Amino acid sequence: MAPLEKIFFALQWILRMILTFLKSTLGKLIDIDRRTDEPPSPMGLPVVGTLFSLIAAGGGEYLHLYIDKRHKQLGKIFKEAIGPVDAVFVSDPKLIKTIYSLEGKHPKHFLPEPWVLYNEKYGSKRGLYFMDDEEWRLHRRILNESLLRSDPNAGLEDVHDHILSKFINDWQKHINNEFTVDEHCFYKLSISFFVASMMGSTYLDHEKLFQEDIEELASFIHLIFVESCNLQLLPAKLSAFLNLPAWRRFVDYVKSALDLGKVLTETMMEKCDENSFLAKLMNEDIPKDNVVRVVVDLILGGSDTTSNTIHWIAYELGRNVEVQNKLAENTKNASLVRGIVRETLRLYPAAIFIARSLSDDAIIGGYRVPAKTWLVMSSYTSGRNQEYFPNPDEFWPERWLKDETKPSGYTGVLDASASTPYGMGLRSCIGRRMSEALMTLFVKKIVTNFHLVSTCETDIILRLVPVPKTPVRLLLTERK
Ligand code: HEM
Repeated sequence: MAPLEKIFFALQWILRMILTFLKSTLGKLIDIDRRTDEPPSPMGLPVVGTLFSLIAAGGGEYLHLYIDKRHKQLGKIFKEAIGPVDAVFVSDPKLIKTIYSLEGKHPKHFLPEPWVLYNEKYGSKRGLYFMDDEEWRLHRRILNESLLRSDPNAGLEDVHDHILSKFINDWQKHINNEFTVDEHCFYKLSISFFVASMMGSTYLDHEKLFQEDIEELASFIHLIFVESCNLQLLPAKLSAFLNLPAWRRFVDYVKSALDLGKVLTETMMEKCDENSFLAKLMNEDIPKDNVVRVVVDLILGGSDTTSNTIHWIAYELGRNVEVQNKLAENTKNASLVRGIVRETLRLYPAAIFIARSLSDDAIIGGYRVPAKTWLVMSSYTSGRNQEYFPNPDEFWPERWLKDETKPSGYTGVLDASASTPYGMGLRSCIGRRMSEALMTLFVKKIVTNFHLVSTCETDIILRLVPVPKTPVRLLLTERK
């Protein structure tokens, strides 16, 4: 053996001895020597887990990138304790389906901590998203019937067209100017659209009556959203205990939004069309208070998700002028419109993480997952994986055009189930048809009226939902 080889061999041997020593002594503390039947996990410290790694990676605003990187390091399923909570992250569509198949009759999902604390402290009873067990099942069954099995938008084409035309009129003032998009306008649009969808065509007769409340509610919902993000930095209980300004503002805005939402809903109930969703809901065998709770939370829950997705649609259309032009040639091209919406939701899923806690122990991907562990489905990672979507970071709406010769059924998609922005299973999004109707109409109207150019590039930061890191700026010109 040459001297150099001898040294190399000796070094290898010493290194192996050190590793064996570390495994046997530190392993228990920092999880190097993990159990083979548990998902792989990164090294972490007791109590705080890998919290410092997340902070070093930029904090909660970059959680999607942090988890994406972990998936690349450790695979499509891994376990990580960020802070005191152990969670198993999953980005494989087959494993995601397994999780949904095990969710049981009363699926349990993750609720934002500040909201849960607010509800507890102030005895606030909330809508579907916050319900559990039999109460949830009863209300979900009723809402499934009128919001998913039948079309809540049917017969409301004129009302919806009117609301979108008003939005377009507002944007006319920006023609030939470069401007910063203010997300407030999308909140106002979404709330008006959902209020009209729920109360029916009589909305038009009473529009003026609602306008002020909608305007104010849009501001409160937006402010709640901003404060919820501020509260992400500390445990909500600590913020409440210290009575921090962010917690006080959050409480004020939530109270104001719930009070105003209640007033608005009661007026909607009085003035609604007899064939509307709301009239049907009032005829169900549930107390009036529950109707109010459910409707207020539909308005609150639907606004952040839909407004922010519309924001991304405007941004991506502005970056993809050829897509706009193609659609402008034929705005009846329904598959292209659908493709634009689906592609936006693939790249910017409003629910970047969807979580379930199972009531029994389970085997997921060959690994043992104890009951009550948070199973977190990483929509951002699965939606941007090139195994499922060729050129995954490209905005390519035509990839969603149907092609029966392809195994996935789509032109540029290898596995469509890797992007399920509305979730799956019994607790999937109840507002899907309403939000799709709005986003579809938004795409058509905006392209019919304007030629948009995004003048700045931006990226995602996570503030409960993905939002632009820097303001979206658009240059609008009139489309001839
Ligand atoms: C772009 C728009 C939207 C997206 C991407 C979206 C996404 C989702 C997802 C992924 C879930 C499932 C959460 C889970 O499984 O834990 C969900 C649930 C829910 N969504 Fe949406 N949503 C959108 C719009 C809306 C709208 C417009 C409304 C109301 C009008 C709404 C109301 C709800 C409610 C109440 C739930 C809870 C359902 C339950 O617990 O049974 N969403 N949404």
